[in-house]
Amino acid sequence: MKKIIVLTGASGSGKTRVSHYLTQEYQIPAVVTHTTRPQRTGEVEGQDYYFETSTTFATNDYLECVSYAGYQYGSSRQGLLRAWQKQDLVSIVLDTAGASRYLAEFGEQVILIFVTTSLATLEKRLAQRGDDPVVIQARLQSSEFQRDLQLPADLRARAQIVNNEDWIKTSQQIDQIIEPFKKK
Ligand SMILES: Nc1ncnc2c1ncn2[C@@H]1O[C@H](COP(=O)(O)OP(=O)(O)OP(=O)(O)O)[C@@H](O)[C@H]1O
Ligand SMILES: Nc1nc2c(ncn2[C@@H]2O[C@H](COP(=O)(O)O)[C@@H](O)[C@H]2O)c(=O)[nH]1
Repeated sequence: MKKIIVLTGASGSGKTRVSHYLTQEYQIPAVVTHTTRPQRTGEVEGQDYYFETSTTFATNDYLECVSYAGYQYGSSRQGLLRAWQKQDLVSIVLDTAGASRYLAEFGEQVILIFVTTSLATLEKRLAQRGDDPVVIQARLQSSEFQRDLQLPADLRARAQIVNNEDWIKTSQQIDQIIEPFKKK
């Protein structure tokens, strides 16, 4: 059965780092999603995101799309199918609204991971990532960021919580979660 690891949690908690780890260690492809937010230094078109204008964003066929801190984000059916053509087990990074949508759509096919850290660590990491201080402040104050600090009630029964303060412990916990799904 095809499966999808949904990585969700607050901005800066480390979802993308976990997704990269899954690709490097386990060859688990990441679903590339679409956004209208400006490209960060080092981000690669078609690898980190498909970067869109408001006009081009509207032309895709989305499984779900959201507004997050003033920009649009969406995951397309095509993107998911493209990843599932490579491997039966893939991953995706989503805010908690997107994670709820995937759980409703794909049920038992979803392996749900909620990545968390303290607020102080989140703020520090967003700054270390090189995000613009004005953009960080707007993000920290956004209702979406505040919402994603806690695991929503509808995800609680299914989510495995990974506290990402210490990367060694995080990677060990991810290894344990992946173990039953590894190709023999
Ligand atoms: N355990 C860790 N220790 C130190 N730095 C970390 C750790 N995990 C992630 N980081 C760093 O913190 C920053 C934020 O991580 P990352 O981009 O993976 O978060 P994210 O949850 O995907 O954020 P967003 O939702 O905004 O895309 C990155 O610079 C990343 O390298
Ligand atoms: N529901 C969705 N959430 C998405 C998608 N792509 C990314 N995201 C989430 O947006 C925020 C902000 O991301 P950033 O890269 O600008 O820091 C973060 O929580 C991502 O997980 C998507 O297609 N759908």
